[in-house]
Amino acid sequence: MMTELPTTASELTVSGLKKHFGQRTIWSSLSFTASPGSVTAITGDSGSGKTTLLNCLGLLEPFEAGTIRYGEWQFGPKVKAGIQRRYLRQVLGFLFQNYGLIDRWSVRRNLLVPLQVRTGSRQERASRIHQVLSTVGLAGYEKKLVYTLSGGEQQRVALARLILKQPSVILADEPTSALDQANADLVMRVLKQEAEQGALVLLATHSQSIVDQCSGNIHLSKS
Ligand SMILES: Nc1ncnc2c1ncn2[C@@H]1O[C@H](COP(=O)(O)OP(=O)(O)OP(=O)(O)O)[C@@H](O)[C@H]1O
Repeated sequence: MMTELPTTASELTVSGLKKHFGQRTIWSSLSFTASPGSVTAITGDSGSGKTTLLNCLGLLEPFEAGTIRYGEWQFGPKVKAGIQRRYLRQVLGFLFQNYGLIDRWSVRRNLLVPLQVRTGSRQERASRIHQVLSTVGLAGYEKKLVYTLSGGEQQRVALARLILKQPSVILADEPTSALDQANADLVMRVLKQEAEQGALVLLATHSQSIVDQCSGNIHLSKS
């Protein structure tokens, strides 16, 4: 029986995951465990399935066999839409290259989304948004429309949203690849801080210097 209570930190256990696209098998039996507090790099050649794995873990992409377990949550190839929505809302946070922001909304409106489920006055929410925008180097950006921002600025709004949501499981797809060094450092600092606060971070990357900053590594081989 699934509860609506906040999810406490748990291990993420993936067992026997199988994924194919048409005739091509991406993995036939992928298994691993990731612990709360860890930042795990997902590495492998281009086409080895790093993005596909993050999509499967985020229940954005179906898989053919295996299970994904996180605390009380357990998913096989068939996931009910209602449970998927609750898992997305209560557990997951994404840092993907298309950012997942609503372009035509202001920065403030985008950032109010993760705050809506929390209590607090209008003033408290405004102050929290102000604070988090300062953290990501975007102080005063509340009223700007997202589509008017650069790619790097949008990425930092997505980072601010992640900080506000405080998800238990963070899935990041090459989160630093399009950024300058200062912003790449900021992203890694935030992801490590989230992990220190109990989140579990899985991060696809081609960069050895990012791998060196992670606590573990899942290496995918091209089949
Ligand atoms: N929707 C899809 N339909 C068919 N094939 C797909 C689809 N999505 C991905 N693939 C294939 O699955 C394989 C893995 O793709 P994926 O994007 O996960 O690799 P990756 O390791 O993230 O690559 P890169 O490092 O280049 O980003 C590739 O061969 C890709 O062409």
